Amino acid sequence: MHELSQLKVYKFGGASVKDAAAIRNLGRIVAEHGRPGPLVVVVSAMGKTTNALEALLQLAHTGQPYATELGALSSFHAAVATELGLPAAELLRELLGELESRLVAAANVAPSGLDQHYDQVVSFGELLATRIVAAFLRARWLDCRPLIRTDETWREGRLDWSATEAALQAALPLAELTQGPPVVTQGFIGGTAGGLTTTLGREGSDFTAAILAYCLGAESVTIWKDVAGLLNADPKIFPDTVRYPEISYQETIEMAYYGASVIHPKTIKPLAVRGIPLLVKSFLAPTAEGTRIHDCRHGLLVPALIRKTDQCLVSFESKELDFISEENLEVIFGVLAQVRLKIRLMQNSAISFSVCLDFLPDRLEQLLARLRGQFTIHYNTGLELYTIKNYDTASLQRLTAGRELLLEQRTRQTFQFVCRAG
Ligand SMILES: Nc1ncnc2c1ncn2[C@@H]1O[C@H](COP(=O)(O)OP(=O)(O)O)[C@@H](O)[C@H]1O
Ligand SMILES: N[C@@H](CC(=O)OP(=O)(O)O)C(=O)O
Repeated sequence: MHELSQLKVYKFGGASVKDAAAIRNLGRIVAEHGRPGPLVVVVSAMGKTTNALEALLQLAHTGQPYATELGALSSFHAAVATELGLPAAELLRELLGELESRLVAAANVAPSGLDQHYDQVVSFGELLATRIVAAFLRARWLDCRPLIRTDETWREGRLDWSATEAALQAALPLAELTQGPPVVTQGFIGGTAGGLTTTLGREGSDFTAAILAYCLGAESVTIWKDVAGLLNADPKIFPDTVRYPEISYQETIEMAYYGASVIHPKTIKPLAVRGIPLLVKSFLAPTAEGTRIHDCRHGLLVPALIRKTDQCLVSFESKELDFISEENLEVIFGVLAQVRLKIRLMQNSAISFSVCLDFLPDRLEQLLARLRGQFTIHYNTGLELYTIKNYDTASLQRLTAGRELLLEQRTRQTFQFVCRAG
């Protein structure tokens, strides 16, 4: 490993590169806060480009016309590049051509190969965005795919930490980082040993920043967001939020796990392992304090309120009133893992076992198909999962008032319940 260095890793997500003005603002932040000194800048796809690419792939795969949507995506990127004074055609032609070829090929992809093809297509959001940002900053554009090495778990590549660490250290020696221009690279994407592109899971660019910091021994990671820092709730859902000036890795990892979408859940562990602080700062007020996530002790925190939408509650009943046994649970857990459904909450009773899951219709259908023979299965969709971390009476009353709780669970620190959306 590099000695802990002066290296900073900055991560800019979709909102902070959503248009030319946003990229100019990014340029000011890099100049005024990131330099001088070695700097790696991780960039996500611009605005909602990843969603647009998902929709394009769906159209192409199902044989529907997509020229209008592809044209919109291309001209959006070209217009931003031009507005920034960059030679748009020269900068983007090759990538846009590759994207088009991938979309043409999508029509012939078998359903079983779709997840693999998804990664080959959806990764273009980050490739295009970094081309523009790197050119604007006059930085070194780095293709991270040969360096961020994963297995072939498409759409959620699992990292090969030792291969990634070796590759990153070889590609980015500290002396070069110190003397050279900043490096701009893609969040969210990686590559297999065989040279195919993978993605790390939606919203995975924060994780990329943590991977780079861990492997290169950075002094800090800063994720630049459209909020003042890590708040006790999503301000888009709850109007009266408060900011945590500092908070421990452990509290943050739990908030992210329960669904606080401001930080990808995988981000914290690599940073905690190497004691690298994570700063959450506002790109709208870059000099403001933000939140420092590090190894710290603090008193009781303001309760954190977290909502996860699009949940479903699935209950498995043994046939003929048998008790739910450990053998039954082994089967259920096994199939959940195979179809890659994550349990958000679970509860057992004599003859029934219930799990709250993200509602992913294709995966749920696979789950039902594999377990229907053995269990009677009921499920409800259109649900929400609420978590109150460090709850008190007031926060508990506030969130549960007027709601029918379909499932609830409480530990000393955490209260969770499932209810209907709305
Ligand atoms: N606890 C929280 N604190 C701050 N923001 C939160 C929290 N929970 C959810 N959010 C949401 O996270 C958003 C920022 O994260 P995200 O949209 O992933 O940014 P980006 O894609 O630009 O990296 C905020 O606009 C806010 O709505
Ligand atoms: N662009 C990817 C990865 C990502 O992390 O984006 P953002 O940083 O904007 O959340 C996505 O939308 O999933």
